[in-house]
Amino acid sequence: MRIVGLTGGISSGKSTVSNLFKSRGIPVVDADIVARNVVRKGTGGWKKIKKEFGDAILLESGELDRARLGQIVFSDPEKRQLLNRLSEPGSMSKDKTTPPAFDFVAAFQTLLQSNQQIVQGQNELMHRLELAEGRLLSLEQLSKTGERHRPQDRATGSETQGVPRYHKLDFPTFDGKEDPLSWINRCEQFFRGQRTVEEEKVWLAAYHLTGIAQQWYFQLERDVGLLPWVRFKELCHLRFGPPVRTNPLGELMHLRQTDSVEEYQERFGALICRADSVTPTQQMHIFTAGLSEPLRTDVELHKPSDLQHAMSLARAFERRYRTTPVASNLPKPPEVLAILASSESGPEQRSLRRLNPIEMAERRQKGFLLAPHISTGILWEVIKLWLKGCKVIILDIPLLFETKMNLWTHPVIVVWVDPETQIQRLMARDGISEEQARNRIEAQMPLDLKREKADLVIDNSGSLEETKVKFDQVLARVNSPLSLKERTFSRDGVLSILLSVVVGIVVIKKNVS
Ligand SMILES: CC(C)(COP(=O)(O)OP(=O)(O)OC[C@H]1O[C@@H](n2cnc3c(N)ncnc32)[C@H](O)[C@@H]1O)[C@@H](O)C(=O)NCCC(=O)NCCS
Ligand SMILES: Nc1ncnc2c1ncn2[C@@H]1O[C@H](COP(=O)(O)OP(=O)(O)OP(=O)(O)O)[C@@H](O)[C@H]1O
Repeated sequence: MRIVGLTGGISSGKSTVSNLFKSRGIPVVDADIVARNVVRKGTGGWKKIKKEFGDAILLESGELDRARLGQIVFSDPEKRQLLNRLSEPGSMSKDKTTPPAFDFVAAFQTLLQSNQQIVQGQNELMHRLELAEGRLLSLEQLSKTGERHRPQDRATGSETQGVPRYHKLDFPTFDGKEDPLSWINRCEQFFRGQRTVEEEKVWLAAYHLTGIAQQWYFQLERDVGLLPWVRFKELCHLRFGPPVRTNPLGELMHLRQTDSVEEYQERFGALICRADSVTPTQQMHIFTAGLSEPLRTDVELHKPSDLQHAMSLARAFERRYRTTPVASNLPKPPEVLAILASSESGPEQRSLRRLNPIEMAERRQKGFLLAPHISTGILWEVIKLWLKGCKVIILDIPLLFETKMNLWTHPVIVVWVDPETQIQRLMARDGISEEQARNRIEAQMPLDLKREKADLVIDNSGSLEETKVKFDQVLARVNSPLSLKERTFSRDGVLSILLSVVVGIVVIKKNVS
């Protein structure tokens, strides 16, 4: 069975798209509906919410006043976290009316991890066999020729002394948690140093992927087969790199120091790598222009010779301001005040730095723990559809990524909409103010980040007719023939495996007797 994930931002058009799926006969499990059922009057979830938020969030009928609760939790992050936490296993355990829910998400994730470990183990075994083979080959060559022969290293194409050369070097690993730019640069250094042949590059790099990056490549190879190194790099940048930059030079020109020099240097460095046409002198000028005052003037007065010089001057002046308050009658600009404040307020404050969008999203999503009973509810819906023999189903889960439920699903479709349209539609649909709409949007992982993580994207910024055209393209992918794994895990696949096992046992028993 193929379990397709459907997600997006609030009011981006998930229900609109899921209705299109339903109209084409594909069943949809709607997490919002499941979530509503687990807080119906009298349920364990309802009691817990009532206890924490009081009777003010109940209607006269005793049912939850969802609009009221929505107002509270979407305007107060702490209250929202409280609501999300209400669903954690510990928080429900004292509630005798609700049977403790089995955490299927955790169980499923453990299963996935074991699978990954097996694949990793297999890769490692293959790698060791290759190394052993390389050694045997070279020993054979030595014994045959009696001289120090240098066989071609299988993996790198380089000349080695007996053992493949890459065995001695540390090939960098990549876990998908940061921009892959520097990892890819290091891989290329390795390839150059080892004169690795083209067809071995992806194999070597992929072998050194771990965590979600390894999982990404596993799926990629399964879906599109082996790739050339150039394509692998492109896809790796698209998947793990910062949002696609159509105008890196423009972004560079607008970059400003808002925190420490070190943090500004990091952002500058990430952008400069992608802006190819900037000369070294221009780099130095652009960097200096983006510094906050008075650092900018100080650095300019020292006429730095190049970018490295400008960076080191900026750090030196920043250090001086940290230790000696600015000796000037001019009002201190907020950036410098922030720097000074951070130096005055204890070590833990000083180590604070601006989080990048991914870190911010990760921090935000820490609060999201999809209720075990919501996930159990979703799982039951999936089981029912599986028992019916459905081949393809859609899981419409607004917080799919935040709750890591995307591990269950493939492909993941993100319904994207441009920010302005999203706000307008949300205000119109729910009759709320712009501020309330923004609060709701900010309660979730940024939609652009979700789009980055998607396998398929439906841009719903235009008319419904335009969305339907895009939907049809996505539908073709969703309805493509099932892979072997998907067929195996379908009801019919499992039944035929069971049948083969039973027949096998009967035949063996007969033969034995
Ligand atoms: C806060 C509540 C009462 C508001 O109810 P309301 O009927 O106004 O909205 P509804 O449930 O239809 O949700 C609308 C959208 O809000 C967003 N949303 C819902 N809960 C959350 C949340 N905890 N954090 C961020 N966004 C959320 C989703 O995009 C959802 O599609 C309700 O959303 C709720 O109980 N949420 C907690 C349960 C949950 O996490 N649901 C999401 C399932 S994945
Ligand atoms: N292409 C479109 N053109 C015009 N209006 C649209 C379009 N797509 C959706 N809408 C409207 O935008 C609003 C939000 O759409 P929808 O309810 O499908 O979003 P959603 O992602 O399911 O929202 P939620 O996260 O709250 O569940 C609805 O009022 C819907 O009618």
